[in-house]
Amino acid sequence: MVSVLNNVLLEEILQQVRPLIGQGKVASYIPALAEVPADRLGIAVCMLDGTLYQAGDADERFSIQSISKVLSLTLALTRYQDSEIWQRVGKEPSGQPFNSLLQLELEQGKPRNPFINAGALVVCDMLETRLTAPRQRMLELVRVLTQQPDINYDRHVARSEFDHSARNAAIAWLMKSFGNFSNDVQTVLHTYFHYCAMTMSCGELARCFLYLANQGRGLGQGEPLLTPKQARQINALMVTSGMYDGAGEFAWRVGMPGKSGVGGGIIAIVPGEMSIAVWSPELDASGNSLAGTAALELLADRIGRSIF
Ligand SMILES: NC(=O)CC[C@H](N)C(=O)O
Repeated sequence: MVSVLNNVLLEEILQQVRPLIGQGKVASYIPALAEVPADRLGIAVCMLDGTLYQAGDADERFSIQSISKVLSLTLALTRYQDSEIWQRVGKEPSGQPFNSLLQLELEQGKPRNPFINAGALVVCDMLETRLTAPRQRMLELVRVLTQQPDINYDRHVARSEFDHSARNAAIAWLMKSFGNFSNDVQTVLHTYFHYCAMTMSCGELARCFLYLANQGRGLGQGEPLLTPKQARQINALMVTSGMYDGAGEFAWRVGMPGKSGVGGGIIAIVPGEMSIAVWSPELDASGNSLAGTAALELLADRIGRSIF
């Protein structure tokens, strides 16, 4: 039987998945992320009219990490012709870990999609070219979408990423060797790490990404951020590539466009209805939140929603 969506249902879902805490691993390759308590668990759902349901630690901010890759692509779509973007980055699932260099060498420095590190770095390179202040511009966008003027970067996390940036730097330099990277590598890494180090709560994330459920129109925005077609295309990319090499499993279990980050957050979209955010810092082998995925699976079952 299909349940009514409300705070009580979300609370029940969290209770059911809480025993999974302890079975995953908090990301430790970015030391600052390993400092986050592993028992945090939150969920928030934002309906098209802005109504917000939430439970658990849904008001606590955390590092959004790769969820920011959706926002950087969104910004790029507002500054570039679609064709300019897709000649530098592909639209295919990678089937590889998010920070892999393997395909990049085989495929002449063109990343498979904008949601793996290589693809997001190319997108950040493009933003560096056309925006005078890409870090400030991102904050402005997110503050408008969430209506929270104090959203910011966690400089401690950004610093920690910068201090352990060998792999991302290698990815950027490899792309430069193929002519697919225009700006100074350090400068672009700096922007990329700041984007990843943005902190938001589940409630803020659910509100922020409502534009993907609402044909490109953000909460309380007069002008749409994206066209309905662009919003649909981002959702498609999230289905095929939002969860890296776990995309197939996520489509199977949850059945919604989703995007994860190694901070333990996941956003998921039910087009035309709602945007969802979950947070639990422990990750599965693909780097996706373990209890977060389970919570989304339960929610999809309980409210009877899936895009398939
Ligand atoms: N999957 C992720 O969230 C990875 C983001 C992380 N900042 C990195 O570049 O490795």
